Amino acid sequence: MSDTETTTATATPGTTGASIQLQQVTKEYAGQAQPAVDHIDLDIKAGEILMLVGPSGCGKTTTLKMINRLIEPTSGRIVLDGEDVTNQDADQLRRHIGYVIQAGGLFPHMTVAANVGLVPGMLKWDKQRIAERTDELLELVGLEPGQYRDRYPRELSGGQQQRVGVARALAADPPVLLMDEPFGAVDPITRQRLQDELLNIQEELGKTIVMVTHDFDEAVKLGDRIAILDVGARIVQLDTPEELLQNPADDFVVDFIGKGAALKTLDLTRVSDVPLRTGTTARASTSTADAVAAARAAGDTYVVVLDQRDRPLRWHRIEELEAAGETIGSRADEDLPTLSRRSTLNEALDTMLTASQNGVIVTGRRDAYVGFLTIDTVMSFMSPGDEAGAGS
Ligand SMILES: Nc1ncnc2c1ncn2[C@@H]1O[C@H](COP(=O)(O)OP(=O)(O)OP(=O)(O)O)[C@@H](O)[C@H]1O
Repeated sequence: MSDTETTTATATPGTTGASIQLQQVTKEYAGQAQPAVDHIDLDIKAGEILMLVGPSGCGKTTTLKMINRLIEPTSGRIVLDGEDVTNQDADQLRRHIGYVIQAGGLFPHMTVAANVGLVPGMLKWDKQRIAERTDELLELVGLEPGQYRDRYPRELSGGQQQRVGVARALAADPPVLLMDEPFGAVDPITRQRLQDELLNIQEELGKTIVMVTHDFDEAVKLGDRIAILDVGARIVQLDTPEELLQNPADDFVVDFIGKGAALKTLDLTRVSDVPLRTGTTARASTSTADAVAAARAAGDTYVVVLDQRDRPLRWHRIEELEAAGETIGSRADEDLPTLSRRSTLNEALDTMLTASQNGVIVTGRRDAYVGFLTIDTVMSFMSPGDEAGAGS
């Protein structure tokens, strides 16, 4: 009986990120009167998602790219997990830091698998290990490996390309992920899904993520903390989303947050933070009578029909189900209002209003059914009975 460690060879789950410190880091571009980044001090905690926001040209991208030295700092120190990497070989450093840009930044002449396997290849992993890792990552980002691994980037949608970009950045299991407006080029619905997936992945992997975004709502949704920068990457406020919204440091922050800060607090509550109802579920191809009896016994008026992998297909009133035949069909309702448990209450409300339904189905990992959320629950969070926190 060998008493080996419990972690397996693929030791990915539970990996934690590295801390990052920028100490008095400055970047002066030739021919520019002012430094693009002027003596920034930034302490990023291991395992957190830190969002960099601020007006155009304030130095967000320059700050980000100095962390993996795609841009060389003019002066200052960069410390990764306690180690000064300011003078470390930049190529070496970049293999330990995943980097994701808009539209994935994929190589167009390489297949999805070749793109994802790029860094492991450079690290001289053997072919079998690279292939296994590639499939594992495609699964993680929600792309069926058999269907997607041999495609070329042009054969993918924008959202799928972005997913491959995330998979590629994670390939060698780096402790740090830098993301520069990763979801800037996709439509709002796809963006919401990609954000939700990133949060799911982060829950599993615990990386340190630094992300640049133009979208303050995105910063509120994804960030453990948000740094609001002004010209020269001067940090105006660095705080949790809650603190920023409730106690903005000055007028610059107030202007930046914009109107509707009160409504944005609905962005702070996730579907997973509120009570969901499980309701009665039944699998397709099982007995209608059993499902109806179970719903009646539980006092439910609806039954949610699931496929073999627990993904929701549609929902039915009991009476509709009874009228539909002896066994439950496997048809999927394409208009079924569905959300991830990572979504915000704002998004939940939007989905219900768009679908003209007073409830929405909630899914978790790999799109499996978790429960449903009703509009009453959302409303109760919009006007809580107690006034706790209202006077701050
Ligand atoms: N290669 C370069 N040479 C000279 N100046 C540069 C260079 N790259 C960026 N700058 C300048 O440095 C400043 C910061 O640029 P940076 O791209 O970091 O800003 P940003 O906040 O990411 O902007 P945006 O939100 O518009 O992407 C800007 O004034 C920009 O014009």
